[in-house]
Amino acid sequence: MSEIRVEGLTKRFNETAALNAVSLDFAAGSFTALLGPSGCGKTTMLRLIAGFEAPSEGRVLFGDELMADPQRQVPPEARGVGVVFQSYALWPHMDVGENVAYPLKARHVKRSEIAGRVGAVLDMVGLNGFESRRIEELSGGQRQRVALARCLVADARIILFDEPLANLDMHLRSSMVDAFRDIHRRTGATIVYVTHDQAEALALADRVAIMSRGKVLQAAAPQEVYRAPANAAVAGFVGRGSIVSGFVVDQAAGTATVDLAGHRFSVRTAGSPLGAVKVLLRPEALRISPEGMPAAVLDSIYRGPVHEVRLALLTPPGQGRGQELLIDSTEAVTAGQRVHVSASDAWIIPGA
Ligand SMILES: Nc1ncnc2c1ncn2[C@@H]1O[C@H](COP(=O)(O)OP(=O)(O)OP(=O)(O)O)[C@@H](O)[C@H]1O
Repeated sequence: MSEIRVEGLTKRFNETAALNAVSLDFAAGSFTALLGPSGCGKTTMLRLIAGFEAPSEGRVLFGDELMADPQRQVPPEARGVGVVFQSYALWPHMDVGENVAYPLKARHVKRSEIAGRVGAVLDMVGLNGFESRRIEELSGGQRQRVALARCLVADARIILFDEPLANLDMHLRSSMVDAFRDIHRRTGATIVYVTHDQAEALALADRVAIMSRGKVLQAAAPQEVYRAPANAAVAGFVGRGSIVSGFVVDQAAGTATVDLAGHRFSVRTAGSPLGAVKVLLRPEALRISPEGMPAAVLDSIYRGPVHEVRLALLTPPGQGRGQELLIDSTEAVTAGQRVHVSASDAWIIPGA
């Protein structure tokens, strides 16, 4: 069952549509990342679900219950939604325990029950025994954990995150990614998570919704968004890779034979007609091999276990400029060197 449903949701600020007729279901217990460049409408979608903004058109439903349409809005505090922001929004004059207990006190939960619940959620976020610490004594990561605990203590079925890790350094971000995964597993809450960090989105979510200019371009499992992007914009936004022009010469269910620079290989496809296509080649699916497409090395950068190599495909004379490929090579190569490249996987970008 879908716990959250947005239908034809549009939000206009003056003339611009920050969100443009978006329909999306969020299944109960799912973890959806809203991913996209700055200004694409991620936060607006989250704020409409939370109830901080009203729709210009369309509706927001929780289960079968209408939360918002242009005429009627259930106020945020009556939606039973937990929200965690990038700015932790903690009360500096209260200690950790008081901050976390606040939502329970506001609901007049019994004192005897509060201490136990606060202890349990602090334990969950790795801040066991931090009850009487002052907020100003905490690091950024610890503050974000307190904000998370305060959200969790209320036992909300729906939790919304707005770039919760944006203020943290790289190292802390990865430890918090583990904390979020753990929280999702333990609570089974329906989570919507806004980020512009694709690594975070792919690591955390069971579904990634790629947004651009107020629209959802694709909403699918992380592996699908990465392996089978719905269009060139998604392919360009998620992961590294090269998009090259090829030619479909043969076609079967789910695969096609593509001619690229005079070399033929098998490519995954959602069903592409014969003729010119754009093919996505991921760096890890390409390798330097004794046979394959002839290419010249343009440059090579060592990136830890692999060399990231930029190549130009060598096309027969008169057939245009060599197309560029990015490949992760275990073999060191030098600029100007002639090599051959083979592809173990590729994808025809629909409609490109
Ligand atoms: N209160 C507002 N008044 C006017 N315009 C707004 C308002 N809120 C958002 N917008 C505009 O709507 C568009 C979408 O904004 P939104 O904050 O949803 O994007 P975002 O994808 O979350 O971006 P970021 O990653 O930078 O937070 C932007 O063009 C923004 O300028």
